[in-house]
Amino acid sequence: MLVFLVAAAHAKMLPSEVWHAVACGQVVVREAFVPSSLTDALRRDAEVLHEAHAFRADGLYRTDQSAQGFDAARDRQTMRDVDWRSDRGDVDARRRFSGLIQSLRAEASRELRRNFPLENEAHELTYNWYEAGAALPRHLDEHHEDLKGRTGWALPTRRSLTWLVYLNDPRGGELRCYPRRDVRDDVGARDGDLQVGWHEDAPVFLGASKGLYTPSATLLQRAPGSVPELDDAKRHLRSLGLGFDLIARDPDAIERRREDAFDVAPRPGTLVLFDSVVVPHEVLRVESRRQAVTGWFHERLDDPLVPLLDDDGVEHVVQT
Ligand SMILES: O=C(O)CCC(=O)C(=O)O
Ligand SMILES: [Fe+2]
Repeated sequence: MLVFLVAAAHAKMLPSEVWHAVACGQVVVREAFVPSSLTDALRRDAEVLHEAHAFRADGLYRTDQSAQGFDAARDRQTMRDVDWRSDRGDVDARRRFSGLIQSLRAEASRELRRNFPLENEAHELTYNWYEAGAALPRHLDEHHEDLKGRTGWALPTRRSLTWLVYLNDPRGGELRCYPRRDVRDDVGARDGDLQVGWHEDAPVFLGASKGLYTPSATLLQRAPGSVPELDDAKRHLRSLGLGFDLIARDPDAIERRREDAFDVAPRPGTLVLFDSVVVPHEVLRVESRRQAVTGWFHERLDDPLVPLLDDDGVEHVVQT
């Protein structure tokens, strides 16, 4: 009995191969990850809160939202963290789900060796809602701080790992993912430097002192203090015969021949996991209402050694 309890305390939610695939930029799909009793409760909760006008238009479909009115037929709607933690609706179902996701976050931090602080601020959690006719164009969930303008480095954390859990069974609305094929290295971030592109099959990172580099080579030195003009860098590297697919600004500029596109059918309880920086994805046109819970685990920007609590409450140190 004691042996069983010890084993249970260390049972993993996902096997190591799954975490390895995520680290290499693949998309992981786990059916029936969340029990139907919980997805049913969350779906009902989302419906009650939607009825109570807790959702907001959250497009991406058109970038200049301020200049345009909300169009339920084309814009996705979300209910973000603040409302998620409110005392309205089915608080118990949301608390149970948060517990599950918190355990996943602790396991992800250990397995990916990413520095996920466990406070609420370092985590985003939303209800995600599409009416028939809505879609979400191809995009990436996170970008290098240098490319976000003046506010780029303002926050202490960045999105690191995207997770999605579907709550119903809509017609259409597949998640189309474009993971890079034949990747053997860890992607996304390296020693705190974020990935901005690909050189052949290798991830290209942009570092404050190291410039543009792959795990095995420097591609371009960076002048101290300068914000790199990545389009210029791309042209320069191409003129030297060095391929550089820039993912940071325009996911459409990526060479599609190196991608393996595939669709995930949203089904209740299915979990999808992928790196937030390197996997372009889109939601195809939805033909009947589509409901999901989605979020991002954040990693710390600039603090390589931070003590974390794992899900057994044991303090340990994660080295990035
Ligand atoms: O709803 C989905 O399946 C994906 C949502 C998404 O890509 C996002 O919110 O960034
Ligand atoms: Fe996304």
